[in-house]
Amino acid sequence: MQRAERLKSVASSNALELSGVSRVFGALVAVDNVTFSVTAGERRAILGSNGAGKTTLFNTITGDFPPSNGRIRFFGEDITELPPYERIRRGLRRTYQNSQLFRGLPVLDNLYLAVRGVGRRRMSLLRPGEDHPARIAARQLAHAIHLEEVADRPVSELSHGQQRQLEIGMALAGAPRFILFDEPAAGLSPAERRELVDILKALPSHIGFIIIEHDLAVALQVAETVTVMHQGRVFKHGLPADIETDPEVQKIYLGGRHG
Ligand SMILES: Nc1ncnc2c1ncn2[C@@H]1O[C@H](COP(=O)(O)OP(=O)(O)OP(=O)(O)O)[C@@H](O)[C@H]1O
Repeated sequence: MQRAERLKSVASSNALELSGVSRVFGALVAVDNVTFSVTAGERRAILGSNGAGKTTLFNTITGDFPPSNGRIRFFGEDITELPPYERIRRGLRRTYQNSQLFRGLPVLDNLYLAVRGVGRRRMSLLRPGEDHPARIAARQLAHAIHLEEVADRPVSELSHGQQRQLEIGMALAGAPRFILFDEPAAGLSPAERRELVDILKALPSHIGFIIIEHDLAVALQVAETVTVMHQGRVFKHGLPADIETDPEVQKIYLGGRHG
């Protein structure tokens, strides 16, 4: 990073700035000229019916599918052209709608691999002792996501809700500054949803996030601000209380929601 760019990044209070971001797939404009910013530490919900472009927007931010147009800044630095791993190194994390876990391995080993994966040191083939810093970090993560008691069980034996909690733990590995959660409450029971809300609310305050969520109750409990997307565009932006009672939002959101 150039000095001027670095200074700009220190001075910026925005974690994320999207300027005119679009993503096309052939003739389909999945994300259409999206502009918004999220301040450091802010918790934002993105709502929208199926196909509104929410996950595609995440993919442009992480670099999985870079934007066709527009610019993305992360803590002031233009990351539009950076490969995904460089964005991860800068503290950007995400979870996916589909599980990305190692099902045959214990919870703790999954977390350990996540910690090592985002670290800069080379992975050793030797099994680390329990006092290895990455093993200690993995245990701390298991605690943060309420999975301490099942830390030694293979992922395949966990409930769906526990697996989703583990995905959050994987995203917390290293030193995340901002996390993109893609429908973390999908398929969860009411009790599991409450646990998820507790976990998200207890995240350290400097970690901002965007949560894509179809469950309005979950989204509005954990978010401070809400962006509603419709047909690839930003349709509305506001505070949870205003968005919840907005008739236009209810119409498009409830009109196209699933589940
Ligand atoms: N890799 C891809 N190739 C082609 N079209 C895609 C691709 N990814 C997404 N799309 C299309 O882009 C549009 C937006 O999809 P996206 O998954 O971003 O919506 P979404 O708001 O996340 O929906 P959901 O709530 O169902 O996850 C959809 O029409 C989808 O079919």
